[in-house]
Amino acid sequence: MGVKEQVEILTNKAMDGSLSLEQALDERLNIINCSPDDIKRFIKAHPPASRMAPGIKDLITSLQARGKAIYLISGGFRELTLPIAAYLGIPKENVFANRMNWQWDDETGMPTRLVGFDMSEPTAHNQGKPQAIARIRQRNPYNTVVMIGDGITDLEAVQTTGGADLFIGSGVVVERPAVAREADWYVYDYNDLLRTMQRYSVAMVGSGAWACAAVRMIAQNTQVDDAADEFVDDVRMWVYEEDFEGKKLTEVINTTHVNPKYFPEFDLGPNVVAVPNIVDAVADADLIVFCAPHQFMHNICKQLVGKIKPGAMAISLTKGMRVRPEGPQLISQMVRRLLGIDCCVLMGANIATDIGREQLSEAVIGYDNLDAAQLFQKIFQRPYFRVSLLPDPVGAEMCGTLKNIVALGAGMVDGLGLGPNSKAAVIRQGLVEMRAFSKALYPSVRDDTFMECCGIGDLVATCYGGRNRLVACEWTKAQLAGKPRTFEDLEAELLKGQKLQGVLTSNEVQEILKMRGWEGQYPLFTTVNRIINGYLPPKYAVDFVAGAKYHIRRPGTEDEEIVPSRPKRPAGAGGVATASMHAA
Ligand SMILES: NC(=O)C1=CN([C@@H]2O[C@H](COP(=O)(O)OP(=O)(O)OC[C@H]3O[C@@H](n4cnc5c(N)ncnc54)[C@H](O)[C@@H]3O)[C@@H](O)[C@H]2O)C=CC1
Ligand SMILES: O=C(CO)COP(=O)(O)O
Repeated sequence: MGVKEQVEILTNKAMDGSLSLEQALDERLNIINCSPDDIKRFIKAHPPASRMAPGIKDLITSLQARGKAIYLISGGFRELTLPIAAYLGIPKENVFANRMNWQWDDETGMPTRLVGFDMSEPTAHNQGKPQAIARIRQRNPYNTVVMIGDGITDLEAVQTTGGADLFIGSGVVVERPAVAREADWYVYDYNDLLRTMQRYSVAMVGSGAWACAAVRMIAQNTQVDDAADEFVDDVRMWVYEEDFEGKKLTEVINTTHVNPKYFPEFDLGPNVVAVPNIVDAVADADLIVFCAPHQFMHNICKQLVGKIKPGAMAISLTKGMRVRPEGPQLISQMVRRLLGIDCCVLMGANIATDIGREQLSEAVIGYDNLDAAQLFQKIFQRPYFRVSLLPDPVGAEMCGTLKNIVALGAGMVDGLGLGPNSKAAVIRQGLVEMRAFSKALYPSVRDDTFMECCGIGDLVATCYGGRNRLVACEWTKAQLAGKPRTFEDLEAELLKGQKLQGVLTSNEVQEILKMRGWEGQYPLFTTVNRIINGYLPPKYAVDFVAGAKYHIRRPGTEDEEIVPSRPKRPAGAGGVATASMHAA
């Protein structure tokens, strides 16, 4: 009988429990009697790939992609187990196996002859596997440990206090009746385990430009079918139903895979399914992405109360906030409050059409719950869309919200025909006020967040290429030309159904500034607000310090009136600030 057969017999005896592990090891030592070179030759002749049970590598890859830690506990030898672990992507610190003790050559310092085994390894003894698991549990606070194996010593893992919580017996290579009888679950094909693992279903709530650019990336990611695939291919997208050229917009999207009204240039992908009923769109979703203009979000959330799958997680891409008598509320806070689910945010310099064109863009996921953030990162991350994780969700969302006010100021600078120096002054002051205001409302907000793509990055992108900038620019030009137009009118004409966030946000933020008596501390925010509400002419966009020095008087009427803070100086005509007031 050859060495292989003799070792196999011993291994089987240890695995079916008829020989103690210590005895089996001793006998194996006598049979193997190998040198380091013999081991190298064996590994070369039998590379790990040739020794794998079918389906095990895919199963491990898939579990790791779900964030599960994988350990390899073997009654075999470390020298032979480590190459297998490397092939399976299991870190060597997660391997428990017997260590060989070698005789060392005094001259060369090299190992020469096998002389025994390190009996301090848990795997050198019976009950070694539950002991190894107990060690793992001491070092890591795992809730659940599952043992998968085909031997009695694997089954022991679940029969001993402190060991595994569940044992899945494997008959993939060899079926051992005693193991099959006792296992919590017995499989003959690792793909059975793979198939029963949960896959996450994703829903998008919103169908505007950014919602479409985002769902396109998500659909590209969910469509990938490989061992690590964690997501259901189809992504359901709630579409605020409307007619488009005589047809329902949802029907057009489902037949052409394009949203011709809000994102006309781009194919969303065959796996995006437009759904007109919001409850149907999210009912089965594990991951819910909110991306609707902020003014609609309260009504959206109210419709979803009690309709969300238990355990679902959310992320908000919406930029904006809500102001209630009891104080401000960020959109993610509203989702959390009304729906009772975790909600991260994704914020960055993310102009939708540029992302549709697959130009490099960066975003952060601001999170409280790291597991949720990592899952969302997987559905957004693309080669052209770099997503990093930021443990400051409030800071990130405040940045995304407030930069829209600054972008209005930047648009005014453009409308005034001024150059980059003036715009830089507005951007710089805007960043200062964004940070100060965020920290004043939420002291936990981090300074560094403003240096991220959700801070300075988004601010620059929006002040140069955003819709708020565009509409404010045209609004300013119309004012200067003496043919004033309203923001609503320009929004409808220029954006064709897309929504501005900056004007509403400016009014919402100003309400807070007024309530708290902070207007003077935020000269740019205050001046922009006064300009868009017709109290100051657009030129104050670059003279915001002076613009904020006017204070508001309510002379017994509902109407606000701006007057210079130093009343003795001459004021311009009427209650509306003019160039002469600026001299005050
Ligand atoms: N467009 C962009 O480049 C970016 C937008 N964002 C933010 O994403 C959020 C969503 O913006 P977009 O997707 O661009 O939308 P959008 O402004 O392009 O389109 C407006 C959307 O609102 C929907 N709508 C109209 N009336 C509604 C109602 N009564 N109830 C519910 N929905 C209604 C429309 O159907 C449409 O889907 C906003 O907060 C925006 O600031 C963030 C980054 C980039
Ligand atoms: O938030 C944006 C880019 O990140 C888009 O801003 P606008 O709404 O001004 O286009």
